[in-house]
Amino acid sequence: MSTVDVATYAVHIGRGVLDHLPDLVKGANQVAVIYAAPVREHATRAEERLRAAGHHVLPIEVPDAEAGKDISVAARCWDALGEAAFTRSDAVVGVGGGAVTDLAGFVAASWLRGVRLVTVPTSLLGMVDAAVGGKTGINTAAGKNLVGAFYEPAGVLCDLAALDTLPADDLLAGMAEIVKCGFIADPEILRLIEAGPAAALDPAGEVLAELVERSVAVKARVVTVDLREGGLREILNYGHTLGHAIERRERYTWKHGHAISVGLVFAAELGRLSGRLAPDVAARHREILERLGLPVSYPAEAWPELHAAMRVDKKARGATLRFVVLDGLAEPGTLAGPADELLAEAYRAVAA
Ligand SMILES: NC(=O)c1ccc[n+]([C@@H]2O[C@H](COP(=O)([O-])OP(=O)(O)OC[C@H]3O[C@@H](n4cnc5c(N)ncnc54)[C@H](O)[C@@H]3O)[C@@H](O)[C@H]2O)c1
Ligand SMILES: O=C(O)C(=O)C[C@@H](O)[C@H](O)[C@H](O)COP(=O)(O)O
Ligand SMILES: [Zn+2]
Repeated sequence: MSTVDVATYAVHIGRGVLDHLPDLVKGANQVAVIYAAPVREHATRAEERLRAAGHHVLPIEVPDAEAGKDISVAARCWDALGEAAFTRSDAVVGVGGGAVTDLAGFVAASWLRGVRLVTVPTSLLGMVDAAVGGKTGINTAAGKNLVGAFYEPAGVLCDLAALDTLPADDLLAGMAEIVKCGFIADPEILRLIEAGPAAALDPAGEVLAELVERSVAVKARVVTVDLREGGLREILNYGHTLGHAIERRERYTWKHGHAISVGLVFAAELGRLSGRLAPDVAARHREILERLGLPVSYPAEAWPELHAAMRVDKKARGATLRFVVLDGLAEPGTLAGPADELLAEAYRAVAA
């Protein structure tokens, strides 16, 4: 087991870390456990621990994946908390993938203007990214994560045993954010994956445990300095400007990590074409993602729609699109207002 400290809380990583849950909600009378059906067994395990510690548990099952990141679902959660007379001394626990912890975080941030939140990520992506760092939110018709709040959890419990039941494709999705961390901050991550992609994808293996720890450490370092994304935090959005546009175009039927994988190849090309990133580092993006089995291309004809969708990216300022690019390995920077021709040329590198 290991612990990574983020600004005001700890991320516990390892098999059996769920034991910390009662401590994290100490003092709460009621604890709402928000989860989706595929992780019911993990939610039940959390509920059992909470009941054993004397808490009154309010289980709230929500639609799975992106269907849960919707205002109607948040409203149903608020109704459930209202009916239970949930007060400021109570606590919300989000158990599930990134979609559930984003939703649960938003519910906790908004109910009574903020009640205690604990995240229990059960997907790889949730452990290395979504459940850590305080970004919470839901989608709207215009795009991904457009409504939300920065709201820090009281603690994060990454029980690696949960990965045993995670579908292989979702494990792969999490690997895209891990690769992102490798390129923006910790190249040892890339070396570990390149040394053996299959070992890296073994949920019971030591390599994956190290990759989780290293990725959480990258995120912790960044959000501890810049919780509200005033500057540095934007580097965690590497690959996301195009990735989010793909998710929206696919009506959220693509996994987030898969869309980010294509977005990473695009961002690497932007860096290369703008003369900032060496060709071999740009090529390494495609190579490592392909070796893992992640997608690296998207239909050519989608470009006009994707270009338009990128306008709602949170890094945009007015009509100026801004991208995270690399000046080298682990040297992220910003590219503001690239010419449309440059964007189109970078897209040709991923166009199928
Ligand atoms: N807040 C942030 O900083 C942040 C960071 C990255 C991603 N995100 C968001 O996270 C979401 C993606 O997260 P995700 O990849 O976990 O997808 P997801 O939440 O949709 O989960 C993927 C699928 O795996 C299932 N699942 C999760 N854990 C399981 C387990 N242990 N066993 C069996 N099934 C399990 C889920 O129920 C779902 O069906 C996106 O909405 C993305 O925008 C947020
Ligand atoms: O934590 C961050 O900051 C990130 O950008 C991490 C991303 O992996 C994550 O997908 C995040 O939800 C994207 O945020 P958004 O602000 O672009 O909606
Ligand atoms: Zn992401």
